[in-house]
Amino acid sequence: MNEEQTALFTIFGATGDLAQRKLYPSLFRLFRKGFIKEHFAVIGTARREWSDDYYREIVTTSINSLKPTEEEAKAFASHFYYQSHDVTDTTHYTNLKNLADKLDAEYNLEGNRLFYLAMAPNFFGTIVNHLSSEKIMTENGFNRLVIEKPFGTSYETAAELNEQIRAVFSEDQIFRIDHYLGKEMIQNISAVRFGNNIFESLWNNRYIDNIQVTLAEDLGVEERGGYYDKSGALKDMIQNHILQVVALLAMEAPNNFTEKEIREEKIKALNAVKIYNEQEALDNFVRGQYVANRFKNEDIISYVDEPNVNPESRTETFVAGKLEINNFRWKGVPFYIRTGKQLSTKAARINIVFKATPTNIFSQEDICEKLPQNILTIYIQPTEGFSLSLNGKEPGPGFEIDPVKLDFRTPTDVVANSPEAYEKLILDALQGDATNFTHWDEVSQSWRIVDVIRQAWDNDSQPIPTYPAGTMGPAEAFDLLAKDQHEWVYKPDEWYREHGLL
Ligand SMILES: NC(=O)C1=CN([C@@H]2O[C@H](COP(=O)(O)OP(=O)(O)OC[C@H]3O[C@@H](n4cnc5c(N)ncnc54)[C@H](OP(=O)(O)O)[C@@H]3O)[C@@H](O)[C@H]2O)C=CC1
Ligand SMILES: O=C1O[C@H](COP(=O)(O)O)[C@@H](O)[C@H](O)[C@H]1O
Repeated sequence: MNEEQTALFTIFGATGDLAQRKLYPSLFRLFRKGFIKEHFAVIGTARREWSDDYYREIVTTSINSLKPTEEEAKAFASHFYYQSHDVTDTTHYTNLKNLADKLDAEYNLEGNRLFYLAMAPNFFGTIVNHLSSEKIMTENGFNRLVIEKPFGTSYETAAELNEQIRAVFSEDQIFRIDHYLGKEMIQNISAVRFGNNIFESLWNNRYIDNIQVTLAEDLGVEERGGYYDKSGALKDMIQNHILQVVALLAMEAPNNFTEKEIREEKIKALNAVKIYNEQEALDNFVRGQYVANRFKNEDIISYVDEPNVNPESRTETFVAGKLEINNFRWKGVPFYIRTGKQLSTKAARINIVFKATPTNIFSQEDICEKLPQNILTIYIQPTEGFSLSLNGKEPGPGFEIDPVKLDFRTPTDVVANSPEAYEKLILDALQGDATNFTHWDEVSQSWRIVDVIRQAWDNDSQPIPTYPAGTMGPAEAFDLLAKDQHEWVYKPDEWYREHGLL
């Protein structure tokens, strides 16, 4: 039985893309499951002059793909109210307060308020100040602030933003979203590591050779060229999602699986990531930008020809890098990370490459010149599951080594029916569980790690490496691992090449 949560949601940026694509469908799923039922209401706010009725139509359209019955959709949408509001205009907060108080009484919301800032971060400071000064926060219930990424654009801007927010909300009231932390298989990293002694005992520099994290996308920047051109892959994906994944892979076992203890361990892991100087950053990180190519029988345009992108842009759409973690457990184990747009596939996965056996006893008999290393793969998306590659004997006469894979994939119907990341995170915020949100200490350390890389690239006048759209990045990304006698385990473009699509 799912326990009903009581709250008033105020969504700033209610007319925007995120609200319509993610937030309303996620709220609907929670409604369908009974986590929100009678005692909730949503105030959507943005500048557009919408009526409640029109807003409810938009909300209803946004949940169409979930195939609600007419009755369900109507019941759900009836909890939504729209307030036209420019967040920079103080007078409008009075209307917001009046509506909030009215709905609180009408729906019996016990003063519980969740403010969701689905807007550009430059407005966050103004909004939180007004929430406090105009007394929109309550004294009798909870007041929680959910904030979208990007949290700042550098350590300095993030610190400034944090100060503005912390002037009003305490750390335990702030829920900084990183939607990767809501993904099933990212949450599963801890289960795999700490629930299986065969892995946890080997989870260190004595047995692990290298770790690889790939978050690949097969689309370009689409309508977000304006934002992306100022951000680039380093700030868009590495500073947040990839460093969060690295923290979960690298952290020590928490004493207990609680919010506080997990966060403490993640912070310690991030603090152990080596902060490079500029030369080290250039040696250990590579960037790339996609250029036009024909892939899967389609012509893909160059990044610089995308709408709202500067035709002279040097923004990176691809990053690959090597992180070093300077602690007892990880010293000497490279963490290779990569992400990019317009790659050959949409896939996120982690490869844990174990060290080779101390000696290959099969090489002398010419059975197997090089024994494949064992690899644990965690499939994050689109397929979810794990596989472990092992070496066995090929069945039959003679003696040949046969690499085999123990492969578990979550059935597709289970994946399709499991909660979406935003749904889980909104529920966590409603329940006051910040485990899967990022603490300021994590955010700030992540900025320290990437700032120097950004700075090194900004000071580097070399042409930015390019890669044809539909491939797995520039040659430099492969050279980076080859320098260490390693290679990327995940090579999707080989498949496309073999099938004549590349
Ligand atoms: N879209 C996505 O997939 C993702 C988005 N995010 C983050 O979420 C946030 C929102 O993104 P997204 O929905 O894509 O952005 P949009 O540009 O689609 O939406 C921005 C919203 O802000 C409102 N707005 C802008 N200026 C004002 C103002 N002065 N006063 C009141 N409302 C205003 C707009 O409405 P109006 O014009 O009517 O005022 C609109 O509702 C951003 O921080 C983004 O980085 C994070 C991850 C993914
Ligand atoms: O935060 C972001 O993530 C998406 C990728 O998320 P996914 O869940 O589809 O893997 C990325 O496209 C976007 O640029 C970035 O802002």
